Amino acid sequence: MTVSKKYNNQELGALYESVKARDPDQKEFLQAVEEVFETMEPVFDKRPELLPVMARLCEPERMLQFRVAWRDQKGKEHVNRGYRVQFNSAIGPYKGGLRFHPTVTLSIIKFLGFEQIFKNSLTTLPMGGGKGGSDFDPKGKSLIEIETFCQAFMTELSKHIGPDTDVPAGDIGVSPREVGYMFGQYKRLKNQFVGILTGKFLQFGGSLIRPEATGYGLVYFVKEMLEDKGDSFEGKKVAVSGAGNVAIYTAEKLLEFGATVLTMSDSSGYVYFEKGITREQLTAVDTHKVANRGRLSDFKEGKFVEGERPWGIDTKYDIALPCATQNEIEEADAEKLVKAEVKLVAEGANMPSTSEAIAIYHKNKIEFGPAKAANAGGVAVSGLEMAQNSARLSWSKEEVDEKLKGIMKSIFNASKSAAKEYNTHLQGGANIAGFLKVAEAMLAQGVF
Ligand SMILES: NC(=O)C1=CN([C@@H]2O[C@H](COP(=O)(O)OP(=O)(O)OC[C@H]3O[C@@H](n4cnc5c(N)ncnc54)[C@H](O)[C@@H]3O)[C@@H](O)[C@H]2O)C=CC1
Ligand SMILES: O=C(O)CCC(=O)C(=O)O
Repeated sequence: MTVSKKYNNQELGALYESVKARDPDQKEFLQAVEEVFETMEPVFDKRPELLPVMARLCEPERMLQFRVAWRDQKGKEHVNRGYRVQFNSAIGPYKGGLRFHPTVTLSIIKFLGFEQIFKNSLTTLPMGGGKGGSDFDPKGKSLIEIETFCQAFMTELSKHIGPDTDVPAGDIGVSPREVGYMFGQYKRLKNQFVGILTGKFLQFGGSLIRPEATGYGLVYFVKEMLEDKGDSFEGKKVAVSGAGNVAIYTAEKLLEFGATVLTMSDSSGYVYFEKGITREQLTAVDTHKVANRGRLSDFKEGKFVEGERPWGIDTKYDIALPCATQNEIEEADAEKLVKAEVKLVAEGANMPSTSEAIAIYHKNKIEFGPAKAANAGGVAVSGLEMAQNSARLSWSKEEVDEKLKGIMKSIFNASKSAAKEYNTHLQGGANIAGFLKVAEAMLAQGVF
């Protein structure tokens, strides 16, 4: 038996080694598994019968990989790779977004799908875990090419999804526009108007507050973290990364709550707003990045710093909210957070902190809100969109926002109470609370 040195619990160490031996090259997936295992020793010490359940949970129920062939506007053929990993359906239909980005691999989709199992469980709603996407690069493509690609992608995906089977949504590179093209293609192929995707436009079954939900939910979660320590957002300086869906609505809610937002970023660098971004500037970033699909290097306001991440800004600040992509806070970045006297990190993006960075947060007593809990607001409102679609009605903005607030509060409370029971931090508590619900369901449903 090969046992990893990281674990005191020998069986858990052996399980990690066997997961690694199966897919030694899937480094992002292994990083996500390791992050969970490292926080869960107390659970398996107390309940060893759950170890075989974890072994099953690490292996997706089904993985689809398919060819997506399409023609550009000049008639040239292209071939991309499409994926859908249907990871776990113990507590509901597979649910999770689709990512269109050139860096997409099976390892990326598996890490995202694995995390989605725990996250969806925390939302309190009946959703299993899944994720999909393609290595298609939307950058520089015309609208017609994007529509053509989405139709080609859905032509295959439509054979494997359904409102009670698997309900995808957006992620990086997939906005309501792409969701709309895919929804139209599904309808054309199946002759059915059903809620097979969430994050739709309002006119055909989308939910109010879904576009805002991940960012708003993140800020509601941080509010819970602050209030738990008798603190608030008033006067807090916040560095935000990203300039897409999650980052924009995070910044919007932060301004509403009286915080100062110092930065926004993309892969070209970051913009530093020394006095804090104004509402007008935020609208301008949104138009420039989301509507016009521009780069921040061409943005006219604030101070642009090329090729850097925002964590090393030349000032002290209180909170860091990574909202762009995975592994955007590495060890050296985390050291910069310590130097800037940051007190709290909460993750809007999925797995934005490396394990070395997380170790630095814990060592320096930086409060840490992990992605599976902190960014669960998006998928939670997707769950509410599914409920509205099934009932064939739509709820008001206020109704959805109130439900979102309630869900983020309950995620915080569940994570905190598991952390207390197992004598660990909020990160561990979120993993444990998310896992236990799925594990009990898997036990009750028998081995398969
Ligand atoms: N949209 C949603 O509802 C949810 C998204 N997430 C996660 O949030 C993160 C952002 O997603 P969205 O805002 O939806 O995507 P998006 O496509 O709207 O925006 C992504 C942003 O990240 C930036 N970015 C991408 N790669 C980068 C890199 N290598 N370096 C620096 N910046 C980079 C892009 O320029 C863009 O500003 C992702 O990790 C995603 O998985 C998590 C939960 C739900
Ligand atoms: O709304 C959804 O189903 C997708 C959300 C998602 O992909 C995520 O939480 O990372």
